[in-house]
Amino acid sequence: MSSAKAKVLILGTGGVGTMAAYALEIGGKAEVTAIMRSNYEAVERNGININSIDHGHDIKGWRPTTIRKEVPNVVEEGLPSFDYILITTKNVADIPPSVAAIIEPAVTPGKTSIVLSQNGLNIEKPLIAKFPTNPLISSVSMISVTETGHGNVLHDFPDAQTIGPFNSPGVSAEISEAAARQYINIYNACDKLSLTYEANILETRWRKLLYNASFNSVAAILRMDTLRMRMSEHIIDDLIRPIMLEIKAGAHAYGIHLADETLEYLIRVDPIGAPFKPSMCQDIEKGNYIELETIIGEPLRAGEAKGVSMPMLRTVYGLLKGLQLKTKESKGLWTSEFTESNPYQ
Ligand SMILES: NC(=O)C1=CN([C@@H]2O[C@H](COP(=O)(O)OP(=O)(O)OC[C@H]3O[C@@H](n4cnc5c(N)ncnc54)[C@H](OP(=O)(O)O)[C@@H]3O)[C@@H](O)[C@H]2O)C=CC1
Ligand SMILES: CC(C)(CO)C(=O)C(=O)O
Repeated sequence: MSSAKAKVLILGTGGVGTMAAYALEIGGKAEVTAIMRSNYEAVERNGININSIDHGHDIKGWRPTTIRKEVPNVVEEGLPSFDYILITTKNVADIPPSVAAIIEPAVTPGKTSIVLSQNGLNIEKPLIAKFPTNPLISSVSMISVTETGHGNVLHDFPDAQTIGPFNSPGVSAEISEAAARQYINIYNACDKLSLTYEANILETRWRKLLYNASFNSVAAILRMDTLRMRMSEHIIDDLIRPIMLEIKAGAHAYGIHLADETLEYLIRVDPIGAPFKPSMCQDIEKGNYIELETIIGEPLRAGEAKGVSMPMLRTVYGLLKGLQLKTKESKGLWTSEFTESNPYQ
């Protein structure tokens, strides 16, 4: 890449996507094209108001260089290639269209690096299949950020990410590593954030699942913040810790050791005095789809494939699938009728 600004396309400019766009632009090493959906009109009219623990509490009417409603077709529009495409949508793998299909017109084979800043396991698989010559980068984020209304973003836990290359058979390890390191360089050009390079991204992803598979799921089912869960005690003892122990066992089957101290730390990690609802709970409350396959389904399938018993995860998966079906029905994606193969009619 030359000394010109890196061209970055961001798909999904909600909480995480907005903070990424902001950091990338103020660092001065990137020019962002942000794809927006329901917030497009509001942002086009008034820009984005950001209250950020990292960047300042009173940012008003900010806009990235370019905002668009649709992903550009770089060939048909004669646009320069994107250096990076950053995916910050919720990963709802069970709801079409796929991310791979959405970004395809903007991907230059063999050139554009694709960064997945999303929770969950095996999220890279469909992208490796569709873009076998493009470097794929994993970002596991510990930020807490919410789009509280269209064009209003509250960012109240610092942006800390662990970043490294996904293993993609058609791309050399050197190229993938260089793309990941360069991404960190341009993202943290503002020098305010905590971005760490980590080669073993599988371990990072399983470790993050300790929190997301347990707290996100139970919070979504109970519609409860994590502080109230801890106050009730039995929710931790009967639900959260047993789920974490199954994730630990699943990770162990793949050679990853997650220490008991990590579980105990994560159980108490959210600050007292600030009730917090994890993203899956916020999604349920907004009537949005939830990330059930990547946060629960994939670790469950991965663990069971290795013979790990995961009764808690299986139960949670069943409950969340029921909730997802209700959301699908409310959005017209599912009709309440028996299919021919259904044995319960
Ligand atoms: N928020 C957080 O604190 C954290 C989130 N994460 C992870 O980061 C990822 C992003 O989460 P988050 O930022 O909270 O998600 P948000 O729900 O805040 O934002 C997602 C954005 O993607 C948009 N979007 C979805 N599909 C499309 C599409 N086809 N075209 C254009 N825009 C689209 C949504 O638009 P619309 O509003 O129209 O649906 C929304 O603006 C998730 O995997 C999450 O688990 C990880 C750590 C912390
Ligand atoms: C808990 C948190 C905010 C950690 O970054 C998260 O991953 C989520 O809400 O999904």
